[in-house]
Amino acid sequence: MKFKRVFGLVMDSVGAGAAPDAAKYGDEGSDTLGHVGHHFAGKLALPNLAKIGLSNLRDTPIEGVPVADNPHAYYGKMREISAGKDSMDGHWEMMGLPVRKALSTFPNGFPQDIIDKLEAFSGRKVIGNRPESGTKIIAELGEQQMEKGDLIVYTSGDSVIQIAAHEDIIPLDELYKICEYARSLVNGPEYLVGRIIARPYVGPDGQHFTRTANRRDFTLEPTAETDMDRLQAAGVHVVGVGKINDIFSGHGIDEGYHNESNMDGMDHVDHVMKEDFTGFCFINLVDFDAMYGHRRNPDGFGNALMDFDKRLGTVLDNMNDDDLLMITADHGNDPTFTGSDHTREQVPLLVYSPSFKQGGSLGVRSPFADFGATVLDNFGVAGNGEGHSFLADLK
Ligand SMILES: O=P(O)(O)O[C@H]1O[C@H](CO)[C@@H](O)[C@H]1O
Ligand SMILES: [Mn+2]
Ligand SMILES: [Mn+2]
Repeated sequence: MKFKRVFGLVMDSVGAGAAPDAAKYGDEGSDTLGHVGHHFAGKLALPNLAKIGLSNLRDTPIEGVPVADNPHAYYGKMREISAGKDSMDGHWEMMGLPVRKALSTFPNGFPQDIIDKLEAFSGRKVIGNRPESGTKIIAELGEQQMEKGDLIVYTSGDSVIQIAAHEDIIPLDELYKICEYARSLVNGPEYLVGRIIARPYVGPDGQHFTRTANRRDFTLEPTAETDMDRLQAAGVHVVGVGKINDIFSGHGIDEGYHNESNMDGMDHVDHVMKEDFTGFCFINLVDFDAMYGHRRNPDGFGNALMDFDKRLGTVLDNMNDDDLLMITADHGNDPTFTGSDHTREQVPLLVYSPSFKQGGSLGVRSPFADFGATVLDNFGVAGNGEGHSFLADLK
């Protein structure tokens, strides 16, 4: 074992520029970090991310983020091989389970048989039934939902069924039961859907509806063992912070924390860093994605990056010599791009330990499974052959 504790941190949706296969997804020219930097015109202050090579990993530096002269960190990019570009595909691939066959998506809405079953089970009428931004669809249909007690059912470019309802009209328990039922309809073979998402909201009317932290994701169970399971089975302590628990349906996780926000997530990281353990802590910070990427809000996105960077400074200061930190992302979500979906991008890879004597480029890694393979290698745990460890490159 080289490092006693490994912290893997996913900045959800912080892409590093269009992937070579971006055109297949209609995402040519997307570049989350580059375009946020451009939007801030030199004022995107990310000193800590810069120090560990955030601009070094790019062909063109991010505006306002200097290329570090001599970073005592390793930097590169990762390229996804999974068919989809959502969180589940990205995280599963990092943990040795690429999703090679595309899951079901519904660009024209859900088929009638699914809608009929949902209506029969719930005794409620389904409205919406199309791909749409979640905040837009509740602004449009929320009042009708409240009047009639309907279910707003919608999707996106991802493999998701999302069900929105006002918390005062459909109690959370009931909404979750309907989602569980929806989950049971799409576990294959006809439809295989990544996630069912309960989207409760509150507020008086369409101008003032807000979604609550009672969102719940009902994720497809991992279709095979992941590196999380392998680590746990080998007796390595595995901690999940944020969406990690949902994404792996709790598999391979010994200790889990739910995040209310990115800053709450960083509180959890600070807390876990104070614990004495030998193991892997896998963290997801979702605000970049849910609050700013899908909302196409580059101001909010950049501010969230700067807030994160400040907290990262504390983490870097608090790390022990035998700690390893690996920062990456699961996909892009360029807030200056058309639409409201994720963007097919390469993702940053930043690797730091206070014990490094040098630093340098890790190049372009593919698949994302190199990430998990490195964690397994560190703890001497055998993998499934997906991905190549870069542990030996870290000096
Ligand atoms: O527009 P909202 O409801 O935030 O939905 C977004 O969030 C979903 C899950 O992260 C994505 O599939 C995307 O559709
Ligand atoms: Mn994501
Ligand atoms: Mn998303």
